[in-house]
Amino acid sequence: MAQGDHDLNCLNIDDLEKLAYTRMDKMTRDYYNEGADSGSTLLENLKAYEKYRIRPRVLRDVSIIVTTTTIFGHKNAVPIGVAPTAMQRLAHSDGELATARACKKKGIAMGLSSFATTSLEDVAKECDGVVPNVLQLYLFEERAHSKKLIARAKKAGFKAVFLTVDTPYLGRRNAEIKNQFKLPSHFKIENFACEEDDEEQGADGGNPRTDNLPANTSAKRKAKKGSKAGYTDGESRVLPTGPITFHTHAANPTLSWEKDIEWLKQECCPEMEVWVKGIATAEDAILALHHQVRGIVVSNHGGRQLNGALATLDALPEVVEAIQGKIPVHVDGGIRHGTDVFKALALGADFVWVGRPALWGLAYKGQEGVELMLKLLSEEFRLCMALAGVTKVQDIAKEYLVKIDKSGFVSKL
Ligand SMILES: Cc1cc2nc3c(=O)[nH]c(=O)nc-3n(C[C@H](O)[C@H](O)[C@H](O)COP(=O)(O)O)c2cc1C
Ligand SMILES: CCCCC(=O)C(=O)O
Repeated sequence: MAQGDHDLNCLNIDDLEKLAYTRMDKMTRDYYNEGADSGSTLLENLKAYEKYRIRPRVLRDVSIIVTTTTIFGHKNAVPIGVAPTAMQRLAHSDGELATARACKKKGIAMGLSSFATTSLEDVAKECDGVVPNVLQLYLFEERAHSKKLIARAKKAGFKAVFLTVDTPYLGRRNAEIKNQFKLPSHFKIENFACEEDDEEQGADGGNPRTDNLPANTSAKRKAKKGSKAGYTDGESRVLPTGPITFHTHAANPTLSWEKDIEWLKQECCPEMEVWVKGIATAEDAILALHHQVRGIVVSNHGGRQLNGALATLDALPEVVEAIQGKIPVHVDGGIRHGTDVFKALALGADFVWVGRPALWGLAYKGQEGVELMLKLLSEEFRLCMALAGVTKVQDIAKEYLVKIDKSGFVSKL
């Protein structure tokens, strides 16, 4: 029920989360919403934002607020993008296409998961070069699949590859295991569907997440004669074969800066920038600079990988300090309010990405729901800038924040 420009049922992301809850089946809801283990990092990603307060400046003529920023040579309506999340057709039958349409309409960059239920070509066609597309890459141990995917992304006009680096193994997500999470057979991991002519398409999700632990990962992978990896780690590793599923192929414990980043840059450049997604320390930020990636995303995978890891907002300052403005620093995890975007930017991020809120928008109303999510966050961000006395995104800086500790003590940054 809309009143004026508002959907009165959904006035913020908390409303959206609740509305989405009832529209998803339990298996999907748990897969989307849960974090690894106890979920404490998932929670801390959210709570980290409460540790900061805004210092508003007044009498500054805020009649004109410019929220735009530039990303991959495109103007983005706000410094917010839709993070890559897998299997969006679980939320709505239009899945990633609905997300792409919403992003295009709202002028927002879109990240596409390697494990999307829509092909990268279809998503690129939908965005039509109006907004930049980013391919999130799980670089498989068997590089042939990844090589083909990269070539296709180049051809389709993707601007960047975000290599996910926080998944040497999959985090332990207990609800997913309990529910025996599986992608229903009428959906496909479309980016790899054409690669599987000789093999049964692996929908999933295919098996429960019991093969997910370092100790038995190799053992559970189907061995194929002659397909031994050309490197050893003390055990006889075999490449994952058979249907491409995220349980079998996404995690790659062999990835390393030296071996893989250089290879990836050669495959992608110059058409696509190579970024790393999943950096959480100054040390790795410095290595990212050393290996000349074009940007980094401070991320802990929405609390789905290493539980007990630092909240991304808490990791951000050390990364920003290490990078010294040499390459862009983006952040994701726990962003649910326009004020969160402002705080992340004030702590030095150039841009933020939101994951689950887009899935909730999809579950609520498909494309319209994602548009609503982007509208809510954008309006909140604009209002926050105005009330804080800032008229341009580039002017958001740490002088607009203070940190408040548990006893209420306020300290300047
Ligand atoms: C259901 C779901 C699926 C995800 N799939 C991927 C993925 O395929 N690749 C990836 O790099 N990150 C993936 N992520 C992580 C997001 O890109 C992002 O880092 C995270 O969602 C940000 O946290 P937020 O959900 O609190 O905004 C996924 C997250 C969720 C919730
Ligand atoms: C790593 C598996 C692919 C999907 C994903 O990244 C997630 O569920 O978090």
